[in-house]
Amino acid sequence: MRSCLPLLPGSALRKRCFGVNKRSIVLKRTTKRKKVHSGGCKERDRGLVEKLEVMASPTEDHPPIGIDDINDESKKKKLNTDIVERESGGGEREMGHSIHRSGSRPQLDLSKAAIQGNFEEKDPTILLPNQSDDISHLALDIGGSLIKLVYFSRQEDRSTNGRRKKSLKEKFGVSNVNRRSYPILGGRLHFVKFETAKINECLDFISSKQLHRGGMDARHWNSDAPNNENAVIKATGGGAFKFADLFKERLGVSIDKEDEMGCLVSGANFLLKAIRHEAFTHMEGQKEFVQIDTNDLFPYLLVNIGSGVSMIKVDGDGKFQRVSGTNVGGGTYWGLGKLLTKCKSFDELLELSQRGDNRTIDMLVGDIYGGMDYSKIGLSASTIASSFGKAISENKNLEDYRPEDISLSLLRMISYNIGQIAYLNALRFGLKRIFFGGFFIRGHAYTMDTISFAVQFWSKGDAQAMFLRHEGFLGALGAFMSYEKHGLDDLMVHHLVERFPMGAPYTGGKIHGPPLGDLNEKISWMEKFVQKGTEITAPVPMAPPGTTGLGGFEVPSSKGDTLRSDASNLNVGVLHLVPTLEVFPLLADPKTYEPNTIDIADHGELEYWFTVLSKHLPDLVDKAVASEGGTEDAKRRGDAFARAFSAHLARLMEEPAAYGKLGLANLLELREECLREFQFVDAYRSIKQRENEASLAVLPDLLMELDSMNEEARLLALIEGVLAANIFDWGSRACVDLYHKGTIIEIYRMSRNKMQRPWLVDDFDVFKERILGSGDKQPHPHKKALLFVDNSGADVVLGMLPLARELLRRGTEVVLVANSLPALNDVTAMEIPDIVAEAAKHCDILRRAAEAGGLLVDAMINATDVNKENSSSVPLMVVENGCGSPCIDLRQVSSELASAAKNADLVILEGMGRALHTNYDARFKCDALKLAMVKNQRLAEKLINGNIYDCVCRYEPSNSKLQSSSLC
Ligand SMILES: CC(C)(COP(=O)(O)O)[C@@H](O)C(=O)NCCC(=O)O
Ligand SMILES: [Mn+2]
Repeated sequence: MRSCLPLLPGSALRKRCFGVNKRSIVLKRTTKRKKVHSGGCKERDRGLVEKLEVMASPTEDHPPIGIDDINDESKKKKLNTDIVERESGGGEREMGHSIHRSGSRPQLDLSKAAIQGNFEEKDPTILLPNQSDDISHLALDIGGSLIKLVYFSRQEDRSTNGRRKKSLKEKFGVSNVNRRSYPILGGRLHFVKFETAKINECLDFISSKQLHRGGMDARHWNSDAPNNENAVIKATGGGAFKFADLFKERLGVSIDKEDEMGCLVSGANFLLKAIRHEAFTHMEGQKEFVQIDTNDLFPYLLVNIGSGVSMIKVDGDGKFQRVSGTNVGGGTYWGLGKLLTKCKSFDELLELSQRGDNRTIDMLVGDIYGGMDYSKIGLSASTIASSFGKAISENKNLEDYRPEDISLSLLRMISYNIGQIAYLNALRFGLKRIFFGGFFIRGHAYTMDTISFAVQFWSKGDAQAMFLRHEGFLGALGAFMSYEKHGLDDLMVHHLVERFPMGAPYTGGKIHGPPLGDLNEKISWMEKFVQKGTEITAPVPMAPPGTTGLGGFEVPSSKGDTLRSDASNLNVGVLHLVPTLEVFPLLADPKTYEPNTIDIADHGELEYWFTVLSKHLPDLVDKAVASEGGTEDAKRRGDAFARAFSAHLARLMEEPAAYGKLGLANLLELREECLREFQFVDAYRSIKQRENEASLAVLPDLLMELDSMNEEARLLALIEGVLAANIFDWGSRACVDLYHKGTIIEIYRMSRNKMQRPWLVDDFDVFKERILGSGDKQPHPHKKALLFVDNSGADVVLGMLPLARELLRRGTEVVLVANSLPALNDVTAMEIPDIVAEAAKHCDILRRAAEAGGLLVDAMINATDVNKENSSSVPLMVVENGCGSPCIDLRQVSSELASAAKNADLVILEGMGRALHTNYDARFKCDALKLAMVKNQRLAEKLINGNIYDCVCRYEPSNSKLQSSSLC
């Protein structure tokens, strides 16, 4: 018999999605709910396989929905038209803007959100008092050679359309209403610098961004100062005195001078406490990030190397003492260097040193000992015995020495001396940690190596020098922290997300032109950026191992002549402050938790992923451009995106630690962030829609088939279903190639057919026992399960939803956890309620649970009978995870997820990104099930000693040390 299942009819549901918090999504039915069979799905008389066959066979009325369709140009055009029409027809475009445009994680600060006006109104206004736009606040550190500027931007008070039937607080007990009387404000901290000599450029920048109109008075940054009268900017450094009149004259603002030392200390304390991996060691060319235990931070020695050097013993917040210093610092290097080499800038001098050989000037131990080591006291022949000492015995003039050699000799002399004095001071006060900061260092590998060598040499390996990524901004940050009541001092590591936007007028701190007004300017900047690409991105080569080994300062070896000495320019991004992020409370040990499974600090690994991502790029650009209608504007943006992302990748290949500690999850997220930077809201939108529709069309039959099985067979079929449907992954090259070979349903069926156990990691039996019980052991249902869902289409519809249904039927409350922002073809929290509503049309279990969970609103408003009916159902709910990436870092999740997790006793992580690339080794306080199909050959080999398309079903009961029964 050949018949055809109906394709999904136009949705009878009126879509209304508001805000990022999916608990606020309510779907209102406009048609009467169809009565369905209680306790199960509508009876049908065909077997699933038969139905799937039918679905896969094209008929005139119902052509198959093939994944290839998306690759077909003519159909692509049609899809694009559909999108444009849909967008212009409704409020979705607006929604897209408010939710997806910005690059940070959760885009809305919902704290103290309140509905304005009538609850029953169609689109009541939600007031977000803590959400504001481009209100900026600024602090400066005006030094002798550089002006460091830290400014904060947030979004303007704005009302957003939305509807919230029940507040988060009611549902999960979430309270974003802060304990303090003044809330931490969500926004971004930017780090920028200018040459002091070009102070007018700095003033222009402040003025064009209106940073001086941030509504500050002398003490409180959040006071409402509508005009500039009495406006005050906090500043530190000598220039705060020197240029006060100029600021008044040009900007009409007064400078409130803050103590330099105090600022350095509070800046350093803030960074060390609030930013993960802010500190790092640098030895023999290798950067290693250090995680400082904030409970064991004090006391430490802070060495700030500016023109001169200050050594400060820091005992706590606001508790410090300048214990030493030296007048031989950055100014000495620059001053002497300028006289001796005729260099025009500090950076030029530093750059020269890269090509220098100090042996022509410095007197080495070997020069004294006839080429021999002085081994008795541990000095190798190459150790510098006397800086510039060789010059005395040679009959040469200054012109006879190469400027490169002079610069290197000077750099070593000064760095070595500072390292030594710092160590002696640490010893004097018994301090374990020494942090070096200040713009002398400017991320220069060789300078850091030299200082590190000195500390290590004199301490005989007991002490290590540490450096700070935001080294140059300590003072400016400290001045910023001195505004009262911004609440930033309460920020914790998990509230901050660092981003590296491209296409801004500056890259990580260095201004390359006037601030950009709009996206268009950003794109043209990107085009220019690429023309000048090598010049801007070329990093300082790291010294290869061995250049400054213990026992001697060898010659720095450089990778080439196009060196840029101010590498630090690219080393800090924009700090996104997201006060709503929290640590996932079910992590067994958040302190030791590391999200990434594969370490891409390994160069081979990084190279592999670099190649993979580069190869994906053209295809992704095509999809992104198509998703925005294929217009000229979209093409230009697509081009800029490709350039920006490639530039990031190239930068990371050159210096993997350039942006801090890097894992594969960060690389994958970077791609999504770059897309968002160029306003690609959802590149896979049409693909996701098509796959959802195709899958929803066969869902009733799948459910019916499942219902006909005994519970043991059904549980197995459900897990098989999740694994099989995880094949729909548009981020995997191999899978995308597969999609050309058949329709969604054909591929799904093929994948299911290959699901034979045992899987390569197969803990199914233990999981089954926990769910179904065994022998006399009665099953004891979980109370609440968090299901971290992955892809749209078959993955969520035919995989995770039926599994959720099974748990619901067993009395387990289910929370579907999905992305806040799109990433590849991942389903977002915003999209799930529609999917559930459609599925619920054919399934009572899902319908009642969705109603109980507030996903279908009419039942909650008026139908008392339904309420009664629902009282027997555990709820099905949806929360966003706080991410816009295919992976998840559980140290930074949305507050809704953190709240929803509190009484959960089962976590199910699904997909390669969430369960393998990240969290494969994560341990939880509750039972955890990790399900994924491995869709990458290299990962399969590395992780499970298997092959592409092998599957992982890893079950870890909460209080058991049970190991996965892996076949590898
Ligand atoms: C980006 C992904 C992690 C998404 O996988 P998912 O979480 O959807 O299972 C995955 O597609 C991936 O690792 N791709 C690697 C590139 C490739 O194999 O082509
Ligand atoms: Mn995915």
